[in-house]
Amino acid sequence: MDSASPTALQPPTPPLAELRDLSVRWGRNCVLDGVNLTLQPGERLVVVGPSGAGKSTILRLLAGLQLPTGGTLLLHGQPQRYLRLDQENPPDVRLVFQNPALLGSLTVGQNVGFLLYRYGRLSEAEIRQRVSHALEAVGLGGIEHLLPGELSGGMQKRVSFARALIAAPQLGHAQMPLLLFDEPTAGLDPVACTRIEDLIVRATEVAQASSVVVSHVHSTIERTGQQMVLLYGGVFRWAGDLAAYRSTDNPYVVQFRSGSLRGPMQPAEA
Ligand SMILES: Nc1ncnc2c1ncn2[C@@H]1O[C@H](COP(=O)(O)OP(=O)(O)OP(=O)(O)O)[C@@H](O)[C@H]1O
Repeated sequence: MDSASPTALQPPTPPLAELRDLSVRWGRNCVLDGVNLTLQPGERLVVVGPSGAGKSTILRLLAGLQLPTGGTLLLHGQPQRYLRLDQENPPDVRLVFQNPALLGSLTVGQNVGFLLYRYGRLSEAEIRQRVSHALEAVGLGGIEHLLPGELSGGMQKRVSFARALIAAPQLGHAQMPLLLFDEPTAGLDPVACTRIEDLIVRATEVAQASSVVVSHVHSTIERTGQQMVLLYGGVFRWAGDLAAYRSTDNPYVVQFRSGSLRGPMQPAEA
């Protein structure tokens, strides 16, 4: 690029997340073997691959719950060298667990506003308003007073989404959040799946975030993915957008789409 051109004066926005030659090893088990990946601001990425391929490992790295054994992870252009709890100015990364992980003795409102109550910088009225907006965004307005045990599993999941819509008050910066969803539709009926899939898209928009979804569920892949990667044997075997995923004849994707026992992904190699 011409360094004297006007556009060269604007610092480019870095990718929200970047994996550079990233590796994770557990003893001799190489779970990620020098993978590269870029997530742009506002993008929704779906990571697919068979069991044990390392999909949750990618989420744990992004969430700062684990460090790579090689290579670099950058968030907002900043190399991540410490676990999240040890970082002074951590990036805004919100992990929605497979299990909703709500505190059973607290009301729905107290669960959704947990961090706001804990850090105590806002008035009670302000917290109630934010909690109410977050619950309305997931279609559960007016249930603040209920206990999690009074809700169905699907509703509890939606409450955990509402919690992810609330920015942690201890984070002083205004960077785009990263939402991580680990198997968000596992074990749900098809209608509940659709509701959660719509919520993933909506939550990403409402939080003005990027998101990474790990899923085996075809409807979830189809309805939430913009970009996709297929992980197997420690490396990404395929990457592309949703339209390309539907039509590619890449043998890994073909086998994953069809669920066939025949193909390059075999248990002995996993
Ligand atoms: N604490 C650990 N110690 C040793 N090996 C581990 C540890 N955590 C994960 N692994 C290994 O890392 C590999 C990837 O695990 P990971 O949970 O990321 O896979 P996955 O693709 O999310 O699988 P699934 O779809 O079944 O959840 C597995 O082979 C697993 O045994």
